[in-house]
Amino acid sequence: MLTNLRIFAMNHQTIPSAHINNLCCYKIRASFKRLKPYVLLGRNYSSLPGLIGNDIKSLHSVINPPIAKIRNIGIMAHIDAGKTTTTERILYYSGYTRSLGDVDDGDTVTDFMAQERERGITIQSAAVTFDWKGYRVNLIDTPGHVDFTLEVERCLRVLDGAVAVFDASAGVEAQTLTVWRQADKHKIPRICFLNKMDKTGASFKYAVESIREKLKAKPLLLQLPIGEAKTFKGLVDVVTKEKLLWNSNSNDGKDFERKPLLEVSDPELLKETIEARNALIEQVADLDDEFADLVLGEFSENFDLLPAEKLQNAIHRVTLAQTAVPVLCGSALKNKGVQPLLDAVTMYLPSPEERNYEFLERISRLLLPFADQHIEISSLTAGNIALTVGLKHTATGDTLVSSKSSALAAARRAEREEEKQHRKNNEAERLLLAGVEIPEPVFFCTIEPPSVAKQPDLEHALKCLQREDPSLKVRLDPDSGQTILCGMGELHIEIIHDRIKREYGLETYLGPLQVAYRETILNSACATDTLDRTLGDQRHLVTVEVEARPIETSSLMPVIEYAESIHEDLLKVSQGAIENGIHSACLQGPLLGSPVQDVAITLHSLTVHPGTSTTMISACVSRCVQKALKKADKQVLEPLMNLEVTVARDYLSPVLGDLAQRRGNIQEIQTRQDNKVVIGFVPLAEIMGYSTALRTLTSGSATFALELSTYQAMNPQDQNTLLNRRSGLT
Ligand SMILES: Nc1nc2c(ncn2[C@@H]2O[C@H](COP(=O)(O)OP(=O)(O)OP(=O)(O)O)[C@@H](O)[C@H]2O)c(=O)[nH]1
Repeated sequence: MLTNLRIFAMNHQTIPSAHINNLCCYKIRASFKRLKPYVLLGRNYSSLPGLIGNDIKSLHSVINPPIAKIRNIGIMAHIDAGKTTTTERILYYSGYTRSLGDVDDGDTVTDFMAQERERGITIQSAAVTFDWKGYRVNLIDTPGHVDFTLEVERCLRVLDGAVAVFDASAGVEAQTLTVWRQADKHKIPRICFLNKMDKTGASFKYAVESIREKLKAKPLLLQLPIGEAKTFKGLVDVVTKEKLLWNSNSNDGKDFERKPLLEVSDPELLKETIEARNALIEQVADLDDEFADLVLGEFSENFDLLPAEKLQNAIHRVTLAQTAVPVLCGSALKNKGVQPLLDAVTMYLPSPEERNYEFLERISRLLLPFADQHIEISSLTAGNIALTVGLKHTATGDTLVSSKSSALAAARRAEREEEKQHRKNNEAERLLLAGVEIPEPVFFCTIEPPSVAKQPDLEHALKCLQREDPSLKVRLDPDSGQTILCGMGELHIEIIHDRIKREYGLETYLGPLQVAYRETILNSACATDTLDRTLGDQRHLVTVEVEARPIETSSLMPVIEYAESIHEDLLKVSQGAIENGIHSACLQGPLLGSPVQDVAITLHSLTVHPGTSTTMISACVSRCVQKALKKADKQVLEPLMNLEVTVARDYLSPVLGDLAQRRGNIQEIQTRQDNKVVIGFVPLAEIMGYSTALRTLTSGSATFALELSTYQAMNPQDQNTLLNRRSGLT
């Protein structure tokens, strides 16, 4: 099975795109053509799926495995739970790498970006393809850091299943909740893997409880650990009543034995396993009618006689219906429990045909991903994930379809179905993949190229990066003409800066990082304005009267209303221009030039001289709305973050003291093993550079997670300080 790709690569041959016929980019059916895969030089891969030696076992099975044998899965978790380490083990055991990569040594396959290797974190999702016991698995390793949440979401929406990895000593953590909610939104069946069972403080029971309580999920305990923390040495398979022990002399975990539990040798463990199995059977029977009939009929007297296969089939159905989640455990770092996890992926997560997708798309080149390396292929069947190149106008969040007419037909159907929502018909969801919800950036800073001549290069780099990562926003400051970079966090902006340098060869300069504030008004105010300008021999004359008032919506989009006196015919021709004017005025509030939220704008009167252009109407409306906003009492809103700090007991006091100085509001302090978990809110402006401060306060022993909660009104004193600082008074 092992082959050296370097040899294989010398024989490669690419297929001219003219030969490629009927290609598809996602969930497609197409004709098969013979070709040799194109492989960039392999680093430490021993073989690509289905290849033996320099030859190809069966091209058809390499590229087009039967759809029932495909699993498209993602790995998701809180930062540092061990996704990348688990993925490395998966690649090694499935035979596609020859050595075990290590996050701490910076030589993993899926964290291939330089920044990922240097920092030991996942930033970009990486796709890899491998085979496991006759199944083709397309796996995506997603980032755990909150700044890259969008990256997780854009992966989840094209996956059929996911493995949620937990640190068994921490259970459900802040970002686990976020990714779990995202998976709920995209209706992704899941398996939980309680990793780090070898770590001090690891607790199977605690982690399972946290899944039940915090994720409100029903855990199905398919395994029990044998030992915990330092004593962790193996697992019990509850379904088959077998114990799995890893050979302590084996340093790669390949060598383990699976033995039935026997009364003579393991009486206690067998008793515990039978109890767990009976509980599992009852739990599954409660969720699956077909299984309930079987259990209550044939096997009601003795669950022990129930064949493992029947139970496995029922667990598969329950997982697919997302009424419960299978829970497994292990230690990726100590090479224990990963092979059974792979078995569970093939056994319990769905194949693409068990989920509903149905689109075709013609494209020019198709590539099978293997982290940062690709094989060019001519076609692939429904249910696979592939890469394509050259779609210039396509960005994250788009659904590709076979033709304009089918896109229009799908959109029309989706619209009709949306209207019928009360009938709970989910046809529209089947047709179009749900769009990615792009979170609003909370930080921004200026970015400058090394010289004016390099401005177009910077614009090009930012355009490309934005298409990849829609959570990155770029805009021009209308006053200074500077380019502004808006991102999800300090790390996000830092990584973008670094990528521009490494990938586009541009050394750029960032201005100080600033918080993205918003503004609102506290009372109503009216304003009138007239614009009278003659351009050439055309006179443009508009008079407008508007009222701005506060409303409770938490929305950046102003509500627009029209007084009855505004003539319908006038609205017909100028409504677009009026609304443009209102929106552009609300983008720059009077206090800080930040977007204005929670306002309604009423147009009380509008008179337009014949021949006046719509641009002039927009300009006049915009100016008038800004006047009204300026007259009202104004309020700055600041981003408030949910903060979760996990800290050793001894360091709790300094952490709390520091948070008090940062205007933190502590909601709860939980106990998690030997640690304390501080949960609360803190204004974003106060938490810049927190990772360094926390490291110093706790000798590097604490971790924290941050997530935008809401925008809250600043108190008058803090607001004054901010406004004075901005206007250079302090
Ligand atoms: N004790 C122990 N440590 C582990 C285990 N798995 C991973 N680690 C360590 O935990 C740290 C994080 O591991 P990663 O695999 O990078 O975690 P990740 O979830 O991919 O991290 P991000 O992608 O950055 O969110 C590294 O120092 C690993 O060596 C495990 O099973 N036991």
